[in-house]
Parts: sequence; structure tokens; C-alpha cells
Amino acid sequence: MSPVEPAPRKLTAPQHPLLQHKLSLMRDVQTGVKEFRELAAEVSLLLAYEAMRDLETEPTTLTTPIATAEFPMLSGKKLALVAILRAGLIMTESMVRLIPAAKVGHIGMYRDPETLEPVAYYSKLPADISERRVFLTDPMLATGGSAVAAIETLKAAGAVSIKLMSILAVPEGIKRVHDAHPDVEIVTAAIDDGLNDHGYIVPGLGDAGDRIYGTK
Ligand SMILES: O=P(O)(O)OC[C@H]1O[C@H](OP(=O)(O)OP(=O)(O)O)[C@H](O)[C@@H]1O
Ligand SMILES: O=c1cc[nH]c(=O)[nH]1
Ligand SMILES: [Mg+2]
Repeated sequence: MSPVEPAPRKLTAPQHPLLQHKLSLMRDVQTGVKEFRELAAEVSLLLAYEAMRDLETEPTTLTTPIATAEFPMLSGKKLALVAILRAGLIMTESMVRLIPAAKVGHIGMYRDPETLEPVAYYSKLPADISERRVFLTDPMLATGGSAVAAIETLKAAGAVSIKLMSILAVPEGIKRVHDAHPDVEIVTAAIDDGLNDHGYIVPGLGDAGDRIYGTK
């Protein structure tokens, strides 16, 4: 009998000073909607740079004004960016500027304030998602309930290669995602201490959706 390979449970939290500085500005309660949005978009690009580090390239012959040579160009599976609404939208909207040919999917989900369990209300995913590398975005990985449910939706639609990108995570949420989906790599800008009694990340940055869209 061949031994079963343990699933990877990969977690990446890049310690880049630019990323950390922008995240600190997002945390500041004095930061208003306009600046928060801009920062969230910028942080998403920096995270995408890290999350997409292992995309395949292949040598392609091109002619510069000086010479003809082989240069790397993206190859391999096409990409899908999938946002967990609402807050994940700011991340996919920013990332699609880097990868303009990516298809974009949406999973509508909010967390019930009493039970802290996710409530799904919408799903629209690329039909060929099984053939794409999927980057699932949500700025906040708190209890992990929303991320786990969104990954189940992606897998039910056929997705086999999924990375979860968050801006802030806590150990509880990371564990819940890895326990349920050990094949899913998590890329996050920071790992905070834990959750308060209302399921908010501490010290965190508050309610990401409300801060992006100016609601309460
Ligand atoms: O890890 P969890 O405990 O599931 O919590 C995280 C979820 O909570 C927030 O969404 P919210 O429910 O506030 O919806 P919104 O984006 O529409 O504001 C956040 O954007 C995540 O989706
Ligand atoms: O701290 C948190 C936890 C869940 N959702 C948020 O927007 N913020
Ligand atoms: Mg919210």
C-alpha cells in the first residue's frame, strides 16, 4: 500500500515594509472611506504579487528594438479571481488591472451577527472554473466560516486549484480553513491576536465592508 501524502496547509504572510505600512494606515480609526479604499486596493496588488509568485511562465521568442531572444511570458492554467461580497470586491477590482484577461466570479455571503455563521445569497462563477487557478478574495478571515463556505461553493463548481487571499487573518480562521480544506493556500498581509465576543478581529481594522463602502 502506498503512503498517503499529507495535504500541504500552506500559509504565506509577507513581511514587506510597504505592505505593513499600508495595512497600519488601514487599521487607523481616523482613516476615512476614500483613503481606506485606496489602501485596500494597493494592499491587494502587493498581496497578489506574492500570491502569484508561482504562476508558470514559458520562454517566448520576441524581438526588442535591439535583438531577438527568448523572454518569459505567463503560461499554464488561466486565472479566475473570485470575490466574497461585499468586501472582497475591492480586491478583485484592483487585481484585475494586473491580470486583465482573468475571469471574475462573485460569491454573495454575509455573516449572521448572532450566530456568526455565513449566509449565502448569490453565486456567479466562470463556467470553466475547473480549468483555472482560482484566487478567492476576502479582506477578513475571522472565524473562517465565510471562507470555508465559499471554498465549498468553488469546489462544488469544479475548482481544483484555490488560493485564499485575505488582508487580515486570525489563527482560529486559518485553522478552520486548513482543517476543512488543507489543499488551499492562504496568503494574508498579517495574522492578528484573535477574535472579540462579536467575532471581530482584534486589534483588526473594524468592519471591512463598512469601511470600504461607508455604511454602518
Ligand atoms: O471569517 P468570518 O467569521 O466568516 O467573517 C469574515 C466575513 O465577515 C465579513 O463580511 P460581512 O459578513 O461583514 O459581509 P459584508 O462584506 O457584506 O459586509 C468579511 O468580509 C468576511 O466575509
Ligand atoms: O473584524 C472583522 C471580522 C469580520 N468581518 C470584518 O469585516 N471584520
Ligand atoms: Mg461587513
